[in-house]
Amino acid sequence: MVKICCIGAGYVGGPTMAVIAVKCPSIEVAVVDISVSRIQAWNSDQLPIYEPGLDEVVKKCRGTNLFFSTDVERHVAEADIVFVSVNTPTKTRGLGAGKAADLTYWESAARMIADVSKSDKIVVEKSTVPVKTAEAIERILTHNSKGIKYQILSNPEFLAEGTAIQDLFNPDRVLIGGRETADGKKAVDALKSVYAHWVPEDRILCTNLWSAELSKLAANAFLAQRISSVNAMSALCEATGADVAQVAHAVGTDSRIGPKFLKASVGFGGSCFQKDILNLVYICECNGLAEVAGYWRQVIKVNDYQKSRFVNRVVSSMFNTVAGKKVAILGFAFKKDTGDTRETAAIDVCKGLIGDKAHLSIFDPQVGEAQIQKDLALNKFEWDHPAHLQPAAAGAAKQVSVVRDAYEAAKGAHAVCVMTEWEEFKGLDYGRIYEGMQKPAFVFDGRNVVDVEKLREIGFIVYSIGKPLDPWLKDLPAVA
Ligand SMILES: NC(=O)C1=CN([C@@H]2O[C@H](COP(=O)(O)OP(=O)(O)OC[C@H]3O[C@@H](n4cnc5c(N)ncnc54)[C@H](O)[C@@H]3O)[C@@H](O)[C@H]2O)C=CC1
Ligand SMILES: O=C(O)[C@H]1O[C@H](OP(=O)(O)OP(=O)(O)OC[C@H]2O[C@@H](n3ccc(=O)[nH]c3=O)[C@H](O)[C@@H]2O)[C@H](O)[C@@H](O)[C@@H]1O
Repeated sequence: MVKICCIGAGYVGGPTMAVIAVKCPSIEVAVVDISVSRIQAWNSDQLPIYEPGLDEVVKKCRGTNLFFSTDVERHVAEADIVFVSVNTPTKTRGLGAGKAADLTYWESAARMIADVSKSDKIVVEKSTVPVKTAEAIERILTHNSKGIKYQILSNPEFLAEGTAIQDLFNPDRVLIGGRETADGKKAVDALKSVYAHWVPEDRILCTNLWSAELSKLAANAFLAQRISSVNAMSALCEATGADVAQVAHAVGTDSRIGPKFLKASVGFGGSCFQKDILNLVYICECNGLAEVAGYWRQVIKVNDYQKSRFVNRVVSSMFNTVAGKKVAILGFAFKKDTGDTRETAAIDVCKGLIGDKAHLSIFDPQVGEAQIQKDLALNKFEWDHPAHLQPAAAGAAKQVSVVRDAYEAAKGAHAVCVMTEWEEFKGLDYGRIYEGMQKPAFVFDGRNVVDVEKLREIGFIVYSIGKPLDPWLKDLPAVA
């Protein structure tokens, strides 16, 4: 029986391995992690991550051919194929701080593999890593090899949170990069035969190592670039009276451009887009490609601009101050259908409003108080480390309360800000919300989910990203 071990039981390691296990009953899959609480949760009824369809997949094979364990060394030693899916955060100190990928966790995983292995292994990069990382990993493994042979493969993951299970069941493509030697090709074939259990062969792309590593960074950069492009247009729409949804539709019906990923928003979030683009920028700089670095850096700058533009719209609309005013924040996750808050635009918006002394009342259907308080207390890039190694959060912010529903959040508030496009926010009784609010009552929709006309009829002053401005906002000076 082929044995697979995955180091890192996170958003990628957990779902990916669960799908491999469910699709390949002949393979034994162990997912291991240094975080005891994470592994306990994977072995319980309350999985550590919320992902539609995940519970069902895990229940089908856990205890049969899928195991979650903290016995990292034993499972690595026994495996034929070792996936590494550990954190690759942005460095916060030293060379490349604020841009370069911190490969501490990757390096320690590689050293541990070298220490405990007693048989030949295929080591698979599942984490997103800088191009050329495989070379560094190869060096660590071969310098400590004790005669054991390793083949390094790059097999980046393209799943998106909220749709992870459907993305894994039916991927656009699976990408495998390997050395172009006989042993390299054999390793690529071995991994290909795992995916071939359910992925059509023409969707399994095989490339050299560096193309696979770079393609992952490139794909995320292209995706994020589309969002920054439409978000840049949203600012121009507000200035001119165009409607960004109409512009995006008109642009996206060109078959060369396509309709997906053109939704204007308060800014993209999630654990990877910013980190991966910063990583790309750093690699370009290290290769003397300043113009290319500048091009991609602009994607992040526009995203930061979009978030601060939103905060400025809120504050300037409300007589240039939100000090002491209650503002309801609907949604905190970085997108709907996930409880993940990593790099969510809501963090920067909330911090901006708190900076202007607002009192926030936050509701998200999947995110609890402890997580929100922690997110608002952590500094940039501090979140992307194993849970037990994160800095202890400071005490709860006094200006922030986390409540159990949208109506409670909005009661007595001066404004409502929609930060996540949860379906339930579309169907709220906005008449009831209006009744309970201070007047004038404002809605700032960072996701274009509310029915602007209906809300204006109720009496709200409404700001919606990239939409023709409410007369109230039109007369205010433009904000940047
Ligand atoms: N979250 C996502 O949707 C996607 C993430 N990725 C990439 O996958 C990688 C992992 O991301 P996530 O799963 O989101 O992170 P995560 O933080 O959810 O999971 C990483 C896990 O690795 C564990 N870990 C760290 N060092 C370890 C070690 N030496 N030994 C054992 N366990 C260790 C941590 O405790 C943690 O549970 C990152 O490189 C990320 O860029 C790629 C595609 C999608
Ligand atoms: O490497 C990764 O981590 C993953 O990053 C993204 O997946 P994810 O971050 O989970 O979610 P997305 O659906 O890409 O959304 C990212 C952010 O962009 C925002 N977004 C997305 C699409 C859009 O049109 N407009 C927009 O503002 C979302 O609300 C969210 O905040 C990619 O879509 C995945 O292919 C990739 O594997």
